[in-house]
Amino acid sequence: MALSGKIALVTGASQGLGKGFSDVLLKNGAKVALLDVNETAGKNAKADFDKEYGEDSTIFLTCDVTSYEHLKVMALSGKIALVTGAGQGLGKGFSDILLKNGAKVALLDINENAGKNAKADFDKEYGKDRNIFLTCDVTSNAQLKDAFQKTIEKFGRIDIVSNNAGIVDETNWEKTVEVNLNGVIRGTYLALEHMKKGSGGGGEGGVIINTSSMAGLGPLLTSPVYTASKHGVVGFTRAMAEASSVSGYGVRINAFCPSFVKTPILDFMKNEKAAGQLGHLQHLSDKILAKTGILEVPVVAERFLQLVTDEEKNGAVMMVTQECTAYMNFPKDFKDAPKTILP
Ligand SMILES: NC(=O)C1=CN([C@@H]2O[C@H](COP(=O)(O)OP(=O)(O)OC[C@H]3O[C@@H](n4cnc5c(N)ncnc54)[C@H](O)[C@@H]3O)[C@@H](O)[C@H]2O)C=CC1
Ligand SMILES: CCCCCC(=O)/C=C/C=C\C=C\C=C\[C@@H](O)[C@@H](O)CCCC(=O)O
Repeated sequence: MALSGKIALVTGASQGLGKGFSDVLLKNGAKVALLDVNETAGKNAKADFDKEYGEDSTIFLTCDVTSYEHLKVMALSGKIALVTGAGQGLGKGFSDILLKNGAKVALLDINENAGKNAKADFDKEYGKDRNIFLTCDVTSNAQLKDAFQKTIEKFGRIDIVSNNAGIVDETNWEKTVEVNLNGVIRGTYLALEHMKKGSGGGGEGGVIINTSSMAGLGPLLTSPVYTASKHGVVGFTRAMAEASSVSGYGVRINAFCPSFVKTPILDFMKNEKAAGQLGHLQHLSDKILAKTGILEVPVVAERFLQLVTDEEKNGAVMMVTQECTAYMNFPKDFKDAPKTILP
């Protein structure tokens, strides 16, 4: 088996010569990523090879070779991702687009029901061996540590981490800080333990994307503690990105700042009880939403993927709104920062 342990990628692999090349590579011990623009033919070819060589010998990826972006992103095949808050909303959308582009994903969520439903959906779409669900509360160091460990045991490595789990609760505001900020800090430090190069821990580098929010760039007056937690994510991420670069970890760390997206978290804006002392301002939420509009998860997930795959981006803060997607430019030196000079 001259090719055992080797990984091959074949375009046009669903029929004809491409299927023949894939077959002889598999026969000689290689694992093969089957790429084809024809999804039906590709899934049929995978089914044939699953029978002959086993389910984990191939993956099928829908791919149009005329699209450079699409081909480049196929570079996720063989990559291992870990996503927190993956049971629904943006975390489920991020996991879906990572799976669609060839990665395997560890789905972490405190909500076991949502997590198991997400896994069932992904098993159907991408096959059972491409994801695992782990019940995990990001406010617990023990649970998060265990989830990282189980991911390594299952898939052997971690290349991509999305610290995404988040809540809005201005009444129990300590919990909001614990989940949104401390959970991201905990997830970043644990990710680095497994990913950083030269640590003796076998890390090979990678990328960490911390979900902040537009409320991490500007005040959301109805949710000041949520705003503070998201501003904290931006500041922590930018500092950690510099620390990672100077330390030679080989791990890129970026912040992701979407505006309002159609997910269950928006129910907060109708929940006066969760608004704490500022319940009287909840009526402003409709005005804010009317002004900003509401994005759809798949649109935001495409932007997330851009931030994952752009090897040039470290310490980047990507803003995603209805009007535009942009990288925030922060002054390199305080003297350059826009300010109002006092008399
Ligand atoms: N939907 C929106 O308008 C925007 C959301 N965001 C942020 O995006 C991230 C995802 O939020 P959405 O998907 O919108 O909300 P969502 O409420 O639909 O999903 C959040 C997920 O995180 C999980 N989660 C909550 N606490 C957890 C904990 N302690 N440990 C593990 N998992 C936990 C929930 O079970 C849920 O599955 C959050 O950080 C949120 O702040 C940022 C900007 C806009
Ligand atoms: C409170 C529930 C929100 C949970 C989801 C979330 O994070 C949504 C954030 C969306 C937008 C936040 C925007 C903040 C804007 C402020 O900085 C505002 O003051 C900026 C006004 C800009 C303008 O006038 O165009």
